[in-house]
Amino acid sequence: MMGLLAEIELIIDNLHKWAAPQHVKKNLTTMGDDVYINYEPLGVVLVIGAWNYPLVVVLQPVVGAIAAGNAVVIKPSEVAEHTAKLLEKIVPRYLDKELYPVVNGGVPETTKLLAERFDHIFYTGNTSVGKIIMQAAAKFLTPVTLELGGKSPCYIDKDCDIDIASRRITWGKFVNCGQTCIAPDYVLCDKSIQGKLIEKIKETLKEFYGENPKESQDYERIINQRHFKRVLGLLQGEKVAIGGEHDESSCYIAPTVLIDVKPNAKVMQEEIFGPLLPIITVKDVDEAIQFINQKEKPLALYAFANDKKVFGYPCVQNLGPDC
Ligand SMILES: NC(=O)c1ccc[n+]([C@@H]2O[C@H](COP(=O)([O-])OP(=O)(O)OC[C@H]3O[C@@H](n4cnc5c(N)ncnc54)[C@H](O)[C@@H]3O)[C@@H](O)[C@H]2O)c1
Ligand SMILES: CCCCCCCCCC=O
Repeated sequence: MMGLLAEIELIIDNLHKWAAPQHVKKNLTTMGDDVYINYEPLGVVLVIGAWNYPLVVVLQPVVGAIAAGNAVVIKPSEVAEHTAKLLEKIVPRYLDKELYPVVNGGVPETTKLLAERFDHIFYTGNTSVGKIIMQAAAKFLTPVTLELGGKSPCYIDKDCDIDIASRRITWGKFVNCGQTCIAPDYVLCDKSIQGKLIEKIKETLKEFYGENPKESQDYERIINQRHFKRVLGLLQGEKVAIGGEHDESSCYIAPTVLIDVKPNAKVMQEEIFGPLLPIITVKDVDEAIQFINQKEKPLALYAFANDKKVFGYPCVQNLGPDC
């Protein structure tokens, strides 16, 4: 919610500048003209949200679309069913329901919406459905914004502050039970620091969630049985260094660290989106980068090192603000 409120404040403070006509330098062909860029609303925007931060990922794009003068059809994720119902109930209390309708439902309802013509589609969710959205939009040449997932690596150099690295990774990986788009998906590190890293992660987990994370008020659950089974499937056959306990009835999977993971293991083929942290050993940063580059482009990349050279690699530099 803090991020959402900050976004609203940012827009309120800056909209007059962003929406103002922008001066354009004249050239030979426009010498005799008034030349400027004038911003106009697109029209009707469809916002399709995901379930993992179900208010923020739905409302943040809605805020932007409203600020830009558009009407918005709001489609929350059916997977976070209580939030979806809440949005359907409260949005019409504050916004015109003709201009900002909330449409609830699952795949059939979203498919029906996608058969309509929109002026922009903003989708947050997994990459496979992202392709369906893009195909549907292409029919009308509707522009899209796709906020997708990815397998975000975390490189830990042997010359770095392992206490800091472990603490930050433990927070980023296990907050919301690993169901965060930019969570570190897996760790690449030198074999010589693996033992210390595991010890430090263990200590930090105890500090964050106590002796038994299942009893901690701060440790979440997997969203539903389907995702529970999917995440558990990724754990099968892997060597567990920390955690591994689970309970299907409450969709609980303990914070889990895996070692000796083979690069071609199932857990390395898809975004984990759950509380499993595989550690893969590499001999140096070059091998780590080669490993990362063989895969699809991740959403974020985390690097912990004292050696500034590590941050000079283009693949580390080019990933943007989440690095
Ligand atoms: N980049 C970001 O900002 C960001 C933020 C949050 C989540 N994510 C990513 O989202 C993913 C998790 O969300 P999810 O995909 O499980 O959410 P989800 O299952 O809620 O699906 C997202 C939306 O797509 C719709 N949908 C699902 N299947 C569909 C289909 N066949 N046709 C049309 N619409 C369909 C759903 O109704 C829902 O509104 C992860 O990959 C995560 O990384 C990205
Ligand atoms: C608990 C703090 C996590 C902040 C991240 C919120 C937005 C994440 C969107 C992707 O999942």
